[in-house]
Amino acid sequence: MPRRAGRDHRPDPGRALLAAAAREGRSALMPPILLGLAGTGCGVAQAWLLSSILCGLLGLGGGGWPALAGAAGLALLQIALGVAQETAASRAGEAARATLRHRILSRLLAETPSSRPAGEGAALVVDRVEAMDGYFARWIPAAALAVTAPLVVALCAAAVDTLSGIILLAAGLLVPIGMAVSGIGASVASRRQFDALQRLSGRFLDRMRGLPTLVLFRRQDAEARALDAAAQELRRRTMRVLRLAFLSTGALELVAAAVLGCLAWRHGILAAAGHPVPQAALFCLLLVPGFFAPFRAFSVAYHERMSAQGAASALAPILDGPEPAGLKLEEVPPSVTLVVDHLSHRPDPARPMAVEDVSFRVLPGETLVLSGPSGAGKSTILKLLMGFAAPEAGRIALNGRDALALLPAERRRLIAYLPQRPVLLRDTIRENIRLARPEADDAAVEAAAAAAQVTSFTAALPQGLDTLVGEGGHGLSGGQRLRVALARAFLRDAPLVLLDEPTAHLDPATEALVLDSLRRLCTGRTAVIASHSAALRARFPRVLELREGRVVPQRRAAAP
Ligand SMILES: Nc1ncnc2c1ncn2[C@@H]1O[C@H](COP(=O)(O)OP(=O)(O)OP(=O)(O)O)[C@@H](O)[C@H]1O
Repeated sequence: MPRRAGRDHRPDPGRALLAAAAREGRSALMPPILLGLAGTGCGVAQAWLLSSILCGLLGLGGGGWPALAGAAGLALLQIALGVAQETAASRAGEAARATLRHRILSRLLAETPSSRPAGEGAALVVDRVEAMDGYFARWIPAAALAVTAPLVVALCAAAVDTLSGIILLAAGLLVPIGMAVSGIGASVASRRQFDALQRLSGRFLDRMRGLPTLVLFRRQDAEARALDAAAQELRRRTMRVLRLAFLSTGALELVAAAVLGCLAWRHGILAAAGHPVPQAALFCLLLVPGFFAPFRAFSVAYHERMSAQGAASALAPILDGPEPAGLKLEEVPPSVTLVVDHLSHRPDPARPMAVEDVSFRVLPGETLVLSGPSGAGKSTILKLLMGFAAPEAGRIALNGRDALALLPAERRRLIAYLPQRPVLLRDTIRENIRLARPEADDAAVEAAAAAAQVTSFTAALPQGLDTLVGEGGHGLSGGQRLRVALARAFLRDAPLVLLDEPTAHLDPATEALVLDSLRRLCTGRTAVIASHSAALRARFPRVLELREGRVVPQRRAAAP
């Protein structure tokens, strides 16, 4: 049969991701399911013993102390199995989340650093992966038990009375149909609730970051009102999900009551004619709660599946994307010749080229300064060299080898890079520097700190290099943060040095000291420095002047 035009037959990537993760975590998911089935078996045996005790009390024979002791023992066993099932389910959820978090984090770290807002990355790794927990810890075991456990109960009922078994089986078939109908509405409502939650948390993070600016422009009240409106929208959507959840729970209770009625009617008729097996009547009635318990757990876990699917749809494009391809370095060479050949790049197709037909060559021991007005394309060239973006045209060669053929992470092994806005983590200054080379000992970190003039300000701090800095370098001035980041470049000890505005925010005296250090850093290495600084240009005379992304032809310009 021909396929209908325009219809996409590929499986939903979110569902495919969940299915693959469930297949991978199968061994962790089996224990909660088996423990749940064991619990159901206990319940059935308990119902049998209780029905026998009740028969004994009604003078119909059976029961007695052994049956009572057995029922009590089974009750205790059922509690123990329930606890073990919960523990195993939590472990399965934790294992699945840990695997997913690891995969998503390594993909995000392999991505271009500037391509995704930090808030979104954090939401993917934390919120969206957390939203998967219920899927593995509750939904999968509940779904497996909703199929198997009622079947076991119905077969046990059928063993003592065939028609009772058939009544239970018929009800068991009705429940999923009802759930599927209410589930369609719940699915849409839950997805919308999830989106609203994402919007609210994204907006909140953004506004918290910009709080000083909002206060400065007296926008805090307007923002509070906008956040309130977003929270109200979330509340409305949450209430809708809850309404639908209550509806499906109500439908389930109705079916349970109907089944109880049918069984009472069936055994009432049998009893009127002198029931052939009176214990069977009580046994079947006592089985009803156990029969519906897995459906209740399934219904409660249903929304977990919805949130997990929403989260999986957001994660799937990242995990399904192609693995970063490229060659690996055999070893880091001691020196690098950098050749940039007719390089062009347009970060945004709607805007003009940021870098156009730029060529230069830097030999080991040489330092090239990229100069030019703001927006000339200096930082873009450094980012292209770092592999944060692939150029639209042109070639970058390192020691004659095409740098673009190397894995971006491998290329960065050759490079010590200082970005324009370096990021400091919430840690000590010492550990912030050590980030550049985690295996470096304290002496190497201290030498790098001294070379970058970090020690000239840490000497006055009570805890020196062990002073704790806040998130984003809070507690240090702009120039101090820059020097800490510069110390990382010293510690990295790479053959290629790329520095973006290394003397920004420095007073002339400190700039002179840092320039001395830079001279030492660049000696014997291949260095490219983007800078506006006249003092820096005076120290490093080889300058490539850029304007609007192009090289400005000059009499004394560097030879390409
Ligand atoms: N991600 C991006 N998307 C769109 N345009 C961009 C992007 N990054 C840079 N640009 C544009 O490319 C041009 C060059 O920017 P770049 O940051 O390289 O300049 P720069 O010379 O380093 O400037 P500055 O000295 O102010 O840091 C600018 O016009 C900028 O607006």
